[in-house]
Amino acid sequence: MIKVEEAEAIIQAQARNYGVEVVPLEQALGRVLAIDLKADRDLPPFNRVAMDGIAIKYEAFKQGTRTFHINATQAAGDKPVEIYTLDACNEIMTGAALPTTVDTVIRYEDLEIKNGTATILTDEIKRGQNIHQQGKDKQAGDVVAPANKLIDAALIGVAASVGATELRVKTLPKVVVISTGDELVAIQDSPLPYQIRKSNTYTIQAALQKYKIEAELLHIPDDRQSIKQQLQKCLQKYDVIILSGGISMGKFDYVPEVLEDLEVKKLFHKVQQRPGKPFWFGKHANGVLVFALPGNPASTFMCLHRYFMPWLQKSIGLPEAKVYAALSIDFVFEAPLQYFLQVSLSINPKGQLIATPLAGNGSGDFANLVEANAFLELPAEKSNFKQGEVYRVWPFKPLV
Ligand SMILES: Nc1nc2c(c(=O)[nH]1)N[C@H]1C(S)=C(S)[C@@H](COP(=O)(O)OP(=O)(O)OC[C@H]3O[C@@H](n4cnc5c(N)ncnc54)[C@H](O)[C@@H]3O)O[C@H]1N2
Ligand code: MOO
Ligand SMILES: [Mg+2]
Repeated sequence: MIKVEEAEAIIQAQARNYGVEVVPLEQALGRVLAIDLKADRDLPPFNRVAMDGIAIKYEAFKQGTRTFHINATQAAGDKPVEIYTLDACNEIMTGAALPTTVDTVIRYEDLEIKNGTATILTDEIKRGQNIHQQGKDKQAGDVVAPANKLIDAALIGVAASVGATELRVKTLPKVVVISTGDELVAIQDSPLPYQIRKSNTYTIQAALQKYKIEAELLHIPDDRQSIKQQLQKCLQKYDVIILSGGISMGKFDYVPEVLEDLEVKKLFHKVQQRPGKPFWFGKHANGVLVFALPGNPASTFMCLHRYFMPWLQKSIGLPEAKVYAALSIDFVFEAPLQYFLQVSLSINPKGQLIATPLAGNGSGDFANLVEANAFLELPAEKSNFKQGEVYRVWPFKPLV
């Protein structure tokens, strides 16, 4: 049985670039930018007025002029109206392009406007004030968002401002999520007393939507022939197969042997961890990867977040994010397995990330995952974990 770190290294070594594709800007949220996005013009593209008021030449103020004749009123979006005398000003609005013949903006709060004139009521005026200088944020040609960034709302806005109607993004792998098990019924059905509803495939499908993967779902009964036929088809059609269930020691756990029959090379089976010990991972000669996750819902969930998600992040170019948290209380786990403790993360007033274990029913408590927001990874080498000790943590929900 291999260690968690070895399993992780084997999986991460299989990270693969699935290429690049173009999507409309409106569909790019959650995808990963594949190229450096550059400014098509300076940002801001002109000397942008930053306060509603008047624009003057500072020289006039310096020479003592306080009352200015209003030459024109310039709204945002108007072509700049030049001013050719020192005693004139333009009323000018936030967002307007500053005329080249003036250099200073005074806000309405510091003015009295009457009879076609504006009088400055303060002596606190600085040359160039209230102007957002052309190119101050970015120059034309500068990178406004680098490749390998997750596209969020802020990036969408920057892309729109540089005229990107489409974005080049990383192509996502084609994924199928398969449940196995004769005890499973469809969610709309009423299970018999000895049956349960399928849930793992829905969990996995939902988790993958974070990165916009639209996984297809499939169910296969615990029948060797059906498993073989269905998996054979999937090996031709998808880049990644995620299975749940059918991989442990049971008489009807056919998945590992069928995968090997189909020439999916086993890269490991069983990891020194709880939950999720029976995890199986392999690769077909055609490059298709198979993540066969243990069927217990909490194990499926943990393995998905601890192994599949980091593999996906690496494959689409996202940097690895390592997060650590301190245990809020002492905790004991005796078995020589890496323990993935369900915790609730919070930030204390000192700004430290604190992991509070959730009582629940241990690692297999699936319903508890609604309350938990992370797994704290407790090393297999230790049994007694003390309050304040810091361990790696795997958040699976936003903190706030
Ligand atoms: N003799 C041994 N038995 C078991 C061992 C072991 O080491 N020796 N390991 C246990 C561990 S740990 C786990 S985890 C499970 C893994 O079992 P499988 O991957 O073979 O999964 P199944 O047997 O098919 O199902 C296990 C459990 O999960 C439920 N399940 C499965 N699929 C779904 C689904 N899509 N939605 C909801 N629930 C699902 C299933 O009904 C079972 O209750 O093996 C232990 N046994
Ligand atoms: O993966 Mo298993 O029962 O440790 O849940
Ligand atoms: Mg089983």
